[in-house]
Amino acid sequence: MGAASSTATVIDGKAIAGTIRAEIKSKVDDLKRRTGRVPGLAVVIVGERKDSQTYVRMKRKACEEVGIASFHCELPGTATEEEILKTVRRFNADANVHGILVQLPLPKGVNEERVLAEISIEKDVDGFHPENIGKLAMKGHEPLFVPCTPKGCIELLKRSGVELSGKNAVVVGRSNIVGMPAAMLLMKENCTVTVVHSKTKDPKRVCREADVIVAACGSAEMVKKDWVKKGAVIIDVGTNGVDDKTKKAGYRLVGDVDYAEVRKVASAITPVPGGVGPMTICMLLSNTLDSGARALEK
Ligand SMILES: Nc1nc(=O)c2c([nH]1)NC[C@@H]1CN(c3ccc(C(=O)N[C@@H](CCC(=O)O)C(=O)O)cc3)C=[N+]21
Repeated sequence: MGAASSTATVIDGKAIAGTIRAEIKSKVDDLKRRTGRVPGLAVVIVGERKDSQTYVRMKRKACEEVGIASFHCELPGTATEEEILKTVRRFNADANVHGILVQLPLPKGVNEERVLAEISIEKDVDGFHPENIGKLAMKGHEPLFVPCTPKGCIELLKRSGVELSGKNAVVVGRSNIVGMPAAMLLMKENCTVTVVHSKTKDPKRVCREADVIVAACGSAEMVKKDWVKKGAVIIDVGTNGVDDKTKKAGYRLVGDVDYAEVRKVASAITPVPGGVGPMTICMLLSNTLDSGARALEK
């Protein structure tokens, strides 16, 4: 048995998401009492990807739990870009819909950027519209919506009492959906931010300088114990399925961090599952509530 003091605090994303969900539910109830209406989220899913269907089911269930109305449009994998755009325009014009989420990835051949740019910026609860992304990157500007996964990472850090101002933060990964916006948000929290990516010369050396690491590279258990400074805080965004015959599903989820080893040196760490994942859905509800309140309280 190792000394108890050398094991990281586990940041319980599932529990924190539960607390935030209860806060959202009471705000939805309140909005309903005052306006007679509730926020609405439209989810567009194209094709039959199993993982996408699972995520969409979880999002619908979460909406139901907090009293947000959910609308659903399921298009076949053969749908054309024009059909997807039409669906987006229909939801843009629907006064009962305050948030629109187009589940990614879209089938090959569909121009994802064009579809995302079609979403009304007032309903862009994913925060993927180029205008919202642009504002996220500009000092002195605030986007209408911040992307859910990076927003969930910051919320986890804040609710765990992690001081961010002046800290060295390293983001591993530079995707549009997570890495890049996470870096922007950490900068807004006055962190000194470094982004590590596939062409970084010595990722281990860079990560070892970090007070906070956000791992979002999409590579199972890439961040090892010797990449982590003693006492660092670790946010693991990865959800990688790895074969495991002992599991009923035939696989288990692991993060982008070697959890079992890294927890021995970190001061705090998020698990996978039960860390960032539940927060992503929670932030989607939060963005939808904000959007609904903005529209209904006019
Ligand atoms: N337009 C769009 N917006 C998204 O936000 C979006 C997307 N497309 N495409 C796919 C990714 C992935 N994503 C996750 C959401 C919840 C969990 C989550 O709750 N995971 C659970 C485990 C779930 C399980 O057991 O499979 C957990 O980590 O505890 C994970 C991943 C949202 N995404």
